[in-house]
Amino acid sequence: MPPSILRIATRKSALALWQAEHVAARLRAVHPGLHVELVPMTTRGDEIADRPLATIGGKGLFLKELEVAMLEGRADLAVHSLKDVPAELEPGFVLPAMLPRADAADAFVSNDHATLDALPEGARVGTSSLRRQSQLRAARPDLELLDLRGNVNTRLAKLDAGDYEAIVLACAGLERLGLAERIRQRLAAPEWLPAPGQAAIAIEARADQPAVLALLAALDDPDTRVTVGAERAMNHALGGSCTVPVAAWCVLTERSLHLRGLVGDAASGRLVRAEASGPVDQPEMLGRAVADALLVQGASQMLG
Ligand SMILES: NCc1[nH]cc(CCC(=O)O)c1CC(=O)O
Repeated sequence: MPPSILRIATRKSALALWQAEHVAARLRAVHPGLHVELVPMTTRGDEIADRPLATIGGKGLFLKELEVAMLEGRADLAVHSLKDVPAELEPGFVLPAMLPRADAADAFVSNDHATLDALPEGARVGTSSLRRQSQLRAARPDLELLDLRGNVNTRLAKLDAGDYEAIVLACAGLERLGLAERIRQRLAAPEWLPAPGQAAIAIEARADQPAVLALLAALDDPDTRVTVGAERAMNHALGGSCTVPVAAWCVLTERSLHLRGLVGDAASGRLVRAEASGPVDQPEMLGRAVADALLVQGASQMLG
C-alpha cells in the first residue's frame, strides 16, 4: 500500500514556506487523493541570524532539524533550496526529486540606483555571501561591502532603512515571494555566476522509504538534475559548502552540458574562472574537470 499522507518538514521563513507549499501543491496535482501537510520548524541556521554563515560552519545548518524530524517519523520529506544543501548529504538521506529550476541569476536591489555600475564611489553594499562579495569586489573595487544576513524580507527591510545603498539577493527568491519588482538589475552569467544549485528546489527523504521515494520521484526534472549535478560536483571537488566563494552555472544545450565555474577572493577581488563541455550523462565528470581547471590556475589558495 502506498502512503496516503505525506508530511513535509520545512523551515518557517516566508521563502521556505512558499517552497514547501509549492511542493505540496505539485504532489497533490500528480497524486490525486494524497493528503499532504506541512510540518514547520526552526533550524539552527534560522536562530543564528547575526553572524555570517561562513563563521559558524555553514554546512547543513538549515537541514539538521528537518532530518531529525524524518528520522523520528514526524515527517516524510523535507523541502530545501538546493543551494543550501551541502554537497554531501547525511548518510541515509537522498534527493529523490529536483524541481524545474527558476531564474538562477542574482538580483541587484537598490532604491536609488538602477545598476551596479551606477552606484556612487564607495557605496555600501550588503551581502554576507563570499561568492557575491568577491564578484562585487572584482566589478567595483571601490565599494564598501558589509555583512547582511536574515531572511529575504529582513534583508530588504535593512536596505529600506538606509543601512545600504544596495544589496544582492537571488532573483528566484524575490520572484517566489511576489517581490520581482524589487529586482533593478539581473546579475547573470556568463559575467556573474550564481551559487551551485541556485534557484532549484530539492526534496530530501530517507533512503529506506521506497514507497515515499516512488511518490516523490514523480516531481523530478531530469534536466535540472543533470545541470545542478555538474555544479554540485564541481563544488564538492573544491571542498565546497556555502562558506567558500565558489560559483557555478551549467546549461544543457542540444545534447551536451556546458559548465562555467568561478572561485573568488572577497578581499582582493581576484576571480579565477574555468569552463568546459561534456556529455549529458557525465555531469560529475564535467564538474570535476572544471574544478581541476580552477585548481590548476591557483584557486586552492583562495579556498582557505
Ligand atoms: N541563502 C538563502 C537562500 N537560499 C535560497 C535562496 C533563494 C532561492 C533559491 O536559490 O532557490 C536564498 C535567498 C537569497 O540568496 O537571496
